[in-house]
Amino acid sequence: MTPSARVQAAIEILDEVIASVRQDGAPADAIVTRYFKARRYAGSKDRRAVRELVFRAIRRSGEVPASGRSAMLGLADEDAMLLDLFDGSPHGPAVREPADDVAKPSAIPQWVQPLLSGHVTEAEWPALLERAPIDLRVNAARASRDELIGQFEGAETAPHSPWGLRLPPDTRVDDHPAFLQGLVEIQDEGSQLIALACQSSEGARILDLCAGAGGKALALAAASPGSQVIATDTNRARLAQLAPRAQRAVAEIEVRLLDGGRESAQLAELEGQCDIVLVDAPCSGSGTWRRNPEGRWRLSPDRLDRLVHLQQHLLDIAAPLVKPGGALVYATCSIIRAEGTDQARNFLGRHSSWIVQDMPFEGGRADGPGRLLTPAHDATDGFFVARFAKPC
Ligand SMILES: C[S@@+](CC[C@H](N)C(=O)[O-])C[C@H]1O[C@@H](n2cnc3c(N)ncnc32)[C@H](O)[C@@H]1O
Repeated sequence: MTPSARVQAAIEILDEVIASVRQDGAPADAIVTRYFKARRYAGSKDRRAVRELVFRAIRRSGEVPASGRSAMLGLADEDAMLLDLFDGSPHGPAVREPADDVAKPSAIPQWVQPLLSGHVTEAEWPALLERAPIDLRVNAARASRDELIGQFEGAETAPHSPWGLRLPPDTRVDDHPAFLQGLVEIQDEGSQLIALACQSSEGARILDLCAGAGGKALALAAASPGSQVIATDTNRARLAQLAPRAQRAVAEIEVRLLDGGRESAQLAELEGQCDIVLVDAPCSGSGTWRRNPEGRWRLSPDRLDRLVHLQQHLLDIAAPLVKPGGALVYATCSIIRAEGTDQARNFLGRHSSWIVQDMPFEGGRADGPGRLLTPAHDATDGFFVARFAKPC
């Protein structure tokens, strides 16, 4: 492909991504893969270059651009070499015209800006979109960080998690022997700190109510090998990813699929029985936009509203399952107040006898009854986390 043809390909892919966002369809990554499946003539360098252009354009626009061309022209107006490629050549994009619509640069969708936690001032916005490092969690049940750090080029210890190693962005890990042997998992340091906030201990019964593919359940099992970890979720496909991961990690985790609407009935025998219930609730993902910048285009006020209601519902399912003296840990990978500090305050409003507990780690800043981690302040994904102890 010529350099101009690559730009045209990026424009076509962005058009598909924009249409997909409007219909709540496939994510950008899947669209890039599909695009090239139908164009076998494109080599691996072409694919990489086009993918890079697509994601640069997505990162640059907080709002959904009018079109792929408008998104790419936004990039080109800041990059003279790219603008030269709008040359009207046979497979390239048409020459830039004064009447062309050009997407404006922005980090955060305008409607979201007033909803952010007070800690996330405009000075922090660029970090929300910077490329994230690759963090590893050492499987503490089977290896130590000191043993493994030398096995990964460029690895440093992560600042806050005792299990964390940090590698440069785009480091490939999934074919590394330590990964294949289950000695490390890929996990952002922020997620590791959520597991740390649970302070699991030997013999404890821990319920990970929204376990998904089990990232935090695996961290909990590794942190306290003698504990009983139960992982539940309503999403069969996500939960199905847990078993092979647990096998690789040599971790014992009990997995249960829940039916949405029947969770409390299905978990009735755990009422008052859990030392820890982790509610790692579905959320806007606004703390992970640096990994998934397209998430900004997929969030809407309606969707946020539905998520906030679901988070409240999950907290109310979780509370009766905690035993007296046990704790509920609430977390979202969000920097939006309604999903963090407001949600935690409202929980305390409904459960006034519960006691707020501090976190067993240094990172983050106090945010109402919880703690907020942000990329700019903590070099982690953005997370809100709060811990509530149930009175005895
Ligand atoms: C933020 S993700 C969890 C990520 C996971 N804990 C991890 O560390 O990889 C939220 C999860 O909540 C699940 N979920 C949504 N509604 C639920 C419900 N009613 N009961 C349990 N899980 C639910 C979603 O399927 C999703 O997997």
